[in-house]
Amino acid sequence: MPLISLRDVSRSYSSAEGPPLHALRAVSLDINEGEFVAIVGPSGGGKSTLLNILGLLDDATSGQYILDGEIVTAKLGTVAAQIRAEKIGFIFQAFHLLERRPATDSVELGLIYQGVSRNSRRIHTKRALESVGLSHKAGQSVSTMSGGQRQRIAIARAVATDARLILADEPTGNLDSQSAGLVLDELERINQQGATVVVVTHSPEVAARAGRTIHIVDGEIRSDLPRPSTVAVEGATALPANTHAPANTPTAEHMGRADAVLKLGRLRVTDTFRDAWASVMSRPGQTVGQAVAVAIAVALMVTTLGLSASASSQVSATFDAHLNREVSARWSGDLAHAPPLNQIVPHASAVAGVEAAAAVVDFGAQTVAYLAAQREVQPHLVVGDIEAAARLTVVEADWHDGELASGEAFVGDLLAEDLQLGDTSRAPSITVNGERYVVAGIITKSSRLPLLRGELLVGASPETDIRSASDITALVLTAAGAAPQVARQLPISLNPFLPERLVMTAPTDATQLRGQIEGGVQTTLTAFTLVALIVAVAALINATLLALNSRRGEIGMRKALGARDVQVAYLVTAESAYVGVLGGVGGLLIGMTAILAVTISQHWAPVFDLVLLPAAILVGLFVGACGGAFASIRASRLRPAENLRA
Ligand SMILES: Nc1ncnc2c1ncn2[C@@H]1O[C@H](COP(=O)(O)OP(=O)(O)OP(=O)(O)O)[C@@H](O)[C@H]1O
Repeated sequence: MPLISLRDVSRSYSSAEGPPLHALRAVSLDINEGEFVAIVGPSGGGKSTLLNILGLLDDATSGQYILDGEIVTAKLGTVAAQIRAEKIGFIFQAFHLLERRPATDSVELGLIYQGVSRNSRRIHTKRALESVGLSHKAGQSVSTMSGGQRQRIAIARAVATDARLILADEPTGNLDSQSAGLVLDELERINQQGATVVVVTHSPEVAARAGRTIHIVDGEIRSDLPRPSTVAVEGATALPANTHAPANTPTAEHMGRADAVLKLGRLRVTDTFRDAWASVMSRPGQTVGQAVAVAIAVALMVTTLGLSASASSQVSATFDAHLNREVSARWSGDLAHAPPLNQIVPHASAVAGVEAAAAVVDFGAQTVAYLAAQREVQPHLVVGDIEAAARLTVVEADWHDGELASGEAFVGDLLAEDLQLGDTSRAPSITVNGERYVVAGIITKSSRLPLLRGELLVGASPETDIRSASDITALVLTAAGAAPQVARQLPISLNPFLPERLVMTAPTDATQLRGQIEGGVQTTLTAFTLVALIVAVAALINATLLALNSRRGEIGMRKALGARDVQVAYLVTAESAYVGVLGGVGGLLIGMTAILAVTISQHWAPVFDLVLLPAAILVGLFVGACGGAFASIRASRLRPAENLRA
């Protein structure tokens, strides 16, 4: 039974412009185990097409291919991959080695796809490298080897798996004559050890070494001849096709090793990850470029999430410090059961959470005079700690300290200028509706009662009758976070009988507001993060697809060596995942640095959430896997025949 039988095999390619192109036309052919066959012919004759069909890299349009007694076809997918892994070795003009990786990585690739254990792989790889005389180059990067050495590494890869059928497409096409001679010696040796060798070649030297030469023109076999010397010795003319005896019988050694093969298809996860890591590291430029895309996204994520925590706490702190602490109650002097002036501050201070309290009483605009100057302004009668309660900045006269006493006044700086008060250390006296007050300080800042800078505060005697006042206000500064509770208690404390008649000003919705602001900050930044992640995934998809383009030959070779579609997809996904994790770690560092820089420059307390550490790595992994998904699908679908062409 021949090892290979083709029956009326045709292969045509459809073309958009014209009629289909018939690369092979009804080719019938038998090749026996152990033969050394050269396929020759003019360019475009169909030699590579034939070789691709023999190697299950491409499928015939019609006809039948019987390999080792079984009808086979490239369309069998996983089964074809398994047959390739088990029975076929490939050698190409373009070598298709794993660039920038040690020779052993390329040689053991086929064994990996056969599912051979690591120890066993080491033994087979060593033996294969010895057989091509390159065991001393095992650890050297294939990219630093000569063309002849590279092709011998490719031969070592083809023989390492004990392939019974070696298919070589122009194996000496890129080599000088000396290297070509060495490669031919190797092919001959493999053949003598029992492997069937089929070589596509333009070289007469190569054809001369083969035991049989098939001449293909325009997709048809024009002649099928044994080696001329053989013909001469045997006195025969051209033998009809398909009648050749094996040039060599398989040796016991070859058969023994072939039998040792191997539980196919159980590619170990660890092998995929080791291979992916080596692959990623062999392309540092691309890897860094892709990792930077992920790093930018993760950095944005870490920065925005980190800063949102810092910013939110900053907003909350600001709220607590300024707005949430201010409560006031206002009523008019004629309100029944309202407290007298001397009771307002004690009643307000009695409420839990009140830190400072003052009462401000207004009687309407009055005439304020200093020397010759007169102004109609609103004086506010005050008892209690008005500086603290109203958050005033007062430049006090050097002789004055503490609360405003009866007969003293704090004058707003704008009014003071207007009245040309001059230096307060001289204790200037002003009159308010004819009553005399000593100026004890100038109000320079008043954020709670901004109009005060054009008005004045006068110290009231606690006995002052305030029942005719237009407005009485209890101003209170609370402890942080106590404002809502103080706002509930203060009117009851001030006027237990009619608390509802007091007009309260308090940040009653402060908690809600704080939540809203925090939520707003988070939502905005989260949206920003999501957009950044989408951009990163898109960038990575683009980068991995571009990178894949430059690796088509390598992927084709992996498939030729028996890698299944899904295994190729896993490899590319694992590579992208590595890139993603690298990017995640890089992004984490960049993001942390950015948070530190912003918080230091803004005098914020940085908030580092420890969750960001695993989150950054996981997000990197996720971005990497998503970014690599397209490329892995594309890679798994690459057709080896088209991508192995040099
Ligand atoms: N994927 C394809 N799509 C369309 N046409 C193709 C494809 N592959 C090969 N062909 C065509 O099929 C014909 C045979 O190609 P093939 O590569 O088998 O020739 P060859 O004898 O190996 O040529 P060479 O010696 O130059 O490598 C050519 O005309 C080629 O253009």
